[in-house]
Amino acid sequence: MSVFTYQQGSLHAEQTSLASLAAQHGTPLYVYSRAAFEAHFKAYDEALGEWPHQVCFSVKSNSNIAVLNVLARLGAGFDIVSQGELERVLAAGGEPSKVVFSGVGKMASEMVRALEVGVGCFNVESEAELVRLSEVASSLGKVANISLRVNPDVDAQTHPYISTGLKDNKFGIDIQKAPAVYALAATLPGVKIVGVDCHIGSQLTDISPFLDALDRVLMLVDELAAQGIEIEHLDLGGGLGVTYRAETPASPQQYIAAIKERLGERRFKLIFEPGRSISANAGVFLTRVEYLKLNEHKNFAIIDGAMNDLIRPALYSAWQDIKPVNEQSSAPVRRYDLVGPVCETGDFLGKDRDLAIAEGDVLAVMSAGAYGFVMASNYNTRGRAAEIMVDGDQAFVVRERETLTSLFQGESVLPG
Ligand SMILES: Cc1ncc(COP(=O)(O)O)c(C=O)c1O
Ligand SMILES: N[C@@H](CCCC[NH3+])C(=O)O
Repeated sequence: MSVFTYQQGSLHAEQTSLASLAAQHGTPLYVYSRAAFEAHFKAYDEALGEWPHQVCFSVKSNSNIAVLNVLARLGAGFDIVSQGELERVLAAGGEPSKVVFSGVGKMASEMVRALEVGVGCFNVESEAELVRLSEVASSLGKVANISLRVNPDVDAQTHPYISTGLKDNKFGIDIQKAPAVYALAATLPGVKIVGVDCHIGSQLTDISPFLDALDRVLMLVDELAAQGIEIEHLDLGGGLGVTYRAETPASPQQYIAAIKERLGERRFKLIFEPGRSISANAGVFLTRVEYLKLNEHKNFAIIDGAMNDLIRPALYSAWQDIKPVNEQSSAPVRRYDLVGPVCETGDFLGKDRDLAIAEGDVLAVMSAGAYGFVMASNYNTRGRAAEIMVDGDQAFVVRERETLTSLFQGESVLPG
């Protein structure tokens, strides 16, 4: 059930009116719900129940430290892909031993920091990275826990830009080659094999690709056992989809039940790295209508939010629902393209939407808690939006709006 509901015609996040947040903090504005983050995390954690597990929230989907802190308080682990994300997790009070470090291009300096703070596991994505990690760990007198991220070559049936488990994708180690790379790992002094990892893509609405990937991973685990290599955990990545429009993805409960069933008697510790399924429907993006530009063939609502704030529609032609925060309007219903002020034809947040809107109205772009603010840029020298976390009838600024002068801080002109 969504925490973003109309109450007396006014859209709320929990018990807080979005119109009042827009009035107080200005637009564009990201608004998150603590209750939604907690409920979505618990859906995984509770479905796993007594099964040994760790749910590692994928920090890339929403890295605000207030979000990470809310989840850390529930015992969440974190999936990170950079030192920057690691520092955020630490700043938010996350437990380093519950961190898995993913990513195809980890730098030696990032490995050093991760080893110093004691991250739980490195998900190694190539043989070259494995060798480097062993060297870095040995030079520090440490041993890094590792799993190899294998690429099982299954079609995740999602947008090609967010599919990662095909052998043409840059991610992971070809599952056919994995036994040899594990054999190499077993000889290296700076690493300890603890798991197998796989992540096949994002916004999966069907669970069969996950199960296909699991079958292939289990075949690998058997092969490794025959080689004398025992695995403690399986990391099945993230990727479970959400409803943006009419998609009907499996719930975390259904997904986990299917995985448990497929595992049968094999009681490996399970790690999951969900991002979108925890964060997407825990946030909205508020934007105000600046101008209406009416034409015979097409109407534009020019809004103050743009592709620099929320790039998913421009990048993937993604569809996100757009609702007026005040349901009642005397304006006529017209069909609009909702476009931002950025000088790009691709700068739109929605197309062909039937809305009763007037200048000054505030709109909520729904499902904006994942891959929203984190992908924002300063293109066209636009400051990034503020972020608010709602908790019941209270609202907290968890990131201030960027000031214009901060946008060219650190730049300088040539002398003379
Ligand atoms: C390695 C890894 N883990 C987890 C995630 C999180 O994926 P999602 O947000 O689809 O759950 C991603 C992003 O696709 C990823 O690349
Ligand atoms: N940024 C993408 C998802 C990328 C997943 C990262 N591995 C999106 O908005 O859908």
